[in-house]
Amino acid sequence: MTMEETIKCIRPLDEGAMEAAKDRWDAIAKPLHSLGLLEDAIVKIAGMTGSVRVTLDKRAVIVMCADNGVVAEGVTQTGNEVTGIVAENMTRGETSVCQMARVARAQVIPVDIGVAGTVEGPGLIRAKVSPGTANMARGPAMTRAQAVQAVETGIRVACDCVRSGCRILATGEMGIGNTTTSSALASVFLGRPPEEVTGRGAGLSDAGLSKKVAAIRRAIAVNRPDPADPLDTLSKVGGLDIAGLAGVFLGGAACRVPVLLDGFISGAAALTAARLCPPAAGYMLASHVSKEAAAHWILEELGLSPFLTAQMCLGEGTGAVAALPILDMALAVYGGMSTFADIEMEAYEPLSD
Ligand SMILES: O=C(O)c1ccc[n+]([C@@H]2O[C@H](COP(=O)([O-])O)[C@@H](O)[C@H]2O)c1
Ligand SMILES: Cc1cc2nc[nH]c2cc1C
Repeated sequence: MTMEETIKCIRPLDEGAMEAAKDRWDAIAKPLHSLGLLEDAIVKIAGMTGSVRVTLDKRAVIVMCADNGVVAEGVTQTGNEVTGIVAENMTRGETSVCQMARVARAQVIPVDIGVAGTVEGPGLIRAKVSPGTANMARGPAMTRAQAVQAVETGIRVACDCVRSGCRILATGEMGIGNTTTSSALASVFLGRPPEEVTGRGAGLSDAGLSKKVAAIRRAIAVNRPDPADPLDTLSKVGGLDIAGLAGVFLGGAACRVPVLLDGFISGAAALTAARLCPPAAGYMLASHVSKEAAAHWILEELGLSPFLTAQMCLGEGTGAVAALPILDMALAVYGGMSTFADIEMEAYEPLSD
């Protein structure tokens, strides 16, 4: 499906199914709304699928891997060869997210959407749009056509996962330099100055942080991205990894399944998707709030509340995968608990003051 067709398919949440799910929670023998955000998440998922019966048994984490030309500005602690090495390790089950996904029973799907070098390995989706992006501090990171191709790749991968039975998608990425592009997108979309939305990424020194802020300032000055045109902004100061993930958010929404955000980069992609298609935010669930400076502003802008505040900033989808066992526990209560009627007790009435 094209990006435009996908956007047209995305529907608002089903209010009736949400009411029914809320009634189910309120009937369960426990204090009202005492599982807080866990209850809200299940109600939202019922609204996505249009059914009070919620199952999340098959799940995948889609990891978009790409290089970012802005690394040439000295904005990262490590070289961009790390992107390809970690991407290849994904195919062998040898990264942090692979270890966590085993616990959470999620399939890891690595996608080469724009790694500079050659990546090989079992299960890798080969969908290289270009071998990395151009340096956004000197001109546009990519063309509009490349951004659309990457978004459509994400849509295709998400819809293929749903077709093969996935009922929830987690988002992840691997791309040295992608906190710089994420900060640039956050600066443009949130209307905040670069220094407010820029952090240390994968462990940057003080000197590196100043260079990073300067590079973002230059990228915005040189390219003049239009915040009212999300594709213009994405193509000029974004990346192929972020564009691919924006596509995963759109594809998941079109297929009516929940899509879990991970950290700052995944959040920047979610914000891009929501600017392309506001109803897509209805299909997003936050997992954690990354330690990276602007992550909480992105969540606020999207109207999402995270389950975890754990000072994580690893990326790869680690935070998104960490939310899966929490959702499993919520579902165990939602589906397995006795109701007030079952235990012959009157429904819980909160005390009024
Ligand atoms: O997810 C996050 O919030 C997050 C925050 C900082 C760093 N990362 C990971 O680190 C890499 C980007 O860091 P950097 O400094 O190279 O821009 C990229 O591969 C991400 O997966 C991820
Ligand atoms: C080793 C390494 C692994 C990563 N995973 C996500 N970002 C990363 C950055 C580095 C440097």
